[in-house]
Amino acid sequence: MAEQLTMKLEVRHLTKTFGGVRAIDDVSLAFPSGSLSAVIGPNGAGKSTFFNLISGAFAPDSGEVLLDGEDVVRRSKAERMQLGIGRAFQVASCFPSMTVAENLMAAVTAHLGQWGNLARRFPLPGARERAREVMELVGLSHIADVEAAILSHGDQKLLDIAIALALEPKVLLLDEPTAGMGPDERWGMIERVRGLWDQQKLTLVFIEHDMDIVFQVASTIRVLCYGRVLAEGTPDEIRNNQAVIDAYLGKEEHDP
Ligand SMILES: Nc1ncnc2c1ncn2[C@@H]1O[C@H](COP(=O)(O)OP(=O)(O)OP(=O)(O)O)[C@@H](O)[C@H]1O
Repeated sequence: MAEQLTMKLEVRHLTKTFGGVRAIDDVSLAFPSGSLSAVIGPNGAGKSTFFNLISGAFAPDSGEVLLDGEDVVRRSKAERMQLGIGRAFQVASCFPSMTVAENLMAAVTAHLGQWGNLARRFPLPGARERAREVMELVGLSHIADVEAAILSHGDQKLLDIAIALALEPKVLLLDEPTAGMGPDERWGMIERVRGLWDQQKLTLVFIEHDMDIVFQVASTIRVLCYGRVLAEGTPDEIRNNQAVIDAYLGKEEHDP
């Protein structure tokens, strides 16, 4: 597999309003190259909007998104993907009627800027090889020829992550990788995510509501509340932060 160099991700004074709602309000955060960070916070805190601003799905009202110091805020979503920002979603976003392998080959082919080749009967050799590598990496090889529509929920989420990885991201954003899973499946998924981070040397940021997972897996945690950064620090610092306890951790239920 091609070597993946990590990149530092930074946002400065990022702001996004929807009508009267300041979904992200003057947020400045840095995610060091190769770090594994969680973004947490109550429902409606602005976490998904934050990811949408980084990936380019939304344009901010103001502020910067820097990839290794280069401001990409005026770049399109596709351009940011080419530059190395990958994203997987809360709800998996693959082509349901295509198999696991076909989904990955389509993603690679599109990434190579060769949409015209999607209709070819035989995919590009590079696409087939990359799809095979990524399936091995995430543990989907045994179901390469299964249609995405009939995969289990967990395997669909894995496929979504695999599609993001197929595009060789340097920064990977995972929006609730364990959403909708039972306790055992959650731990299996997050261990796999941690393994990928370790192996691929990615800068990985994940949104997660399960605090056991967050405190166990993340090396640094950023807490958003009402669109602002309430706190950032190590798991121990966040666990003992009174403002975070009052706004979030003190509540019994963190699942959306
Ligand atoms: N496309 C949109 N149009 C209008 N308002 C939006 C849009 N996206 C988000 N919002 C609003 O912005 C605020 C932040 O929402 P966001 O989904 O980013 O929060 P979140 O922290 O991801 O929440 P959750 O944990 O429930 O997924 C909310 O008040 C939400 O209603």
